[in-house]
Amino acid sequence: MQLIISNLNKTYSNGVQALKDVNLTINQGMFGLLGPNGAGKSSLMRTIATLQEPDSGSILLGEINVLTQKDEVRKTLGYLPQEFGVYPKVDATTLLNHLAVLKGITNASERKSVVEALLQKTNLWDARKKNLGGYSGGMKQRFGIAQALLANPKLIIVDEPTAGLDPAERNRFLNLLSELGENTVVILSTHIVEDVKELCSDMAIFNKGEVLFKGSPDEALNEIVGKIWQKRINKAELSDFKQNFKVISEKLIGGNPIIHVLSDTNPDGTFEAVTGDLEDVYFSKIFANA
Ligand SMILES: Nc1ncnc2c1ncn2[C@@H]1O[C@H](COP(=O)(O)OP(=O)(O)OP(=O)(O)O)[C@@H](O)[C@H]1O
Repeated sequence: MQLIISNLNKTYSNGVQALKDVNLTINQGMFGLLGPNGAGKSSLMRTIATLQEPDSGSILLGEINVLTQKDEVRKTLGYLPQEFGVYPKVDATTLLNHLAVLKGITNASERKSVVEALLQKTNLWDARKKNLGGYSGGMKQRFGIAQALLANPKLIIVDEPTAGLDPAERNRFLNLLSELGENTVVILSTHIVEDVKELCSDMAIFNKGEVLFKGSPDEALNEIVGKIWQKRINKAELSDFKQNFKVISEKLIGGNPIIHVLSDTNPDGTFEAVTGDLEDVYFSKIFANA
């Protein structure tokens, strides 16, 4: 099953054009949608999840027309929204059981075994009787995945799931995502390049409502071979360098900036060639689209 998005457009009533002629074909497996805040990722995710309408365009999930067969999509969709609210005074088993009823798992013994299996899978078994209000950020996100997996979805959407998680919880969460079936379309929206690098076989870079790149992380890296140049400079020099060169990133190391410049040749002869990583691709694309 593939998800095919064609010529999708959306302008909000305040005039913000959040989606500009978006075309994407998303195969089974983990797909990373990478973009800065405000790029339009959530607008796209919510549209695919049947929660809002585009102005024009089409979305097909296999045979299903996502924009007109919303009930069909909802039956097969697992969605973890950016702001996942839980009822704080309810324990995990109770809420998951309740959500399972809403998902249409009406047989009580089947429901019990589905709920128990998901609590095990997401490593929440020991905390299953605890109220969700007492869960850490990572536990809440894992609960979010448990509810998204109810009823065996064929399409799973997770919108910026690792924001705010500490490194250990983030790893745990990413490991969980990586175990999701290969027979499922999983879309991971994030502004964290590492999330995509670690998990996704396919990706798109998104900015200002537009797709700037689509392909595999390796293809993305190929685009910048020989084009990333590094130099350690003084803070005072930064604005000059920014004026004269395409400074795509700056990192402070020991108080002084190390800059990366995008250029076909050594910018002023004093830079060092470096092997770019996915973050350089990301910043190059965003820089060119600024
Ligand atoms: N309901 C709305 N009404 C008006 N403008 C909106 C609405 N929702 C989003 N926008 C605007 O559309 C643009 C895209 O927002 P969106 O939330 O889709 O981006 P995003 O990539 O998910 O960013 P973030 O990571 O900040 O959520 C932004 O400029 C945002 O302010």
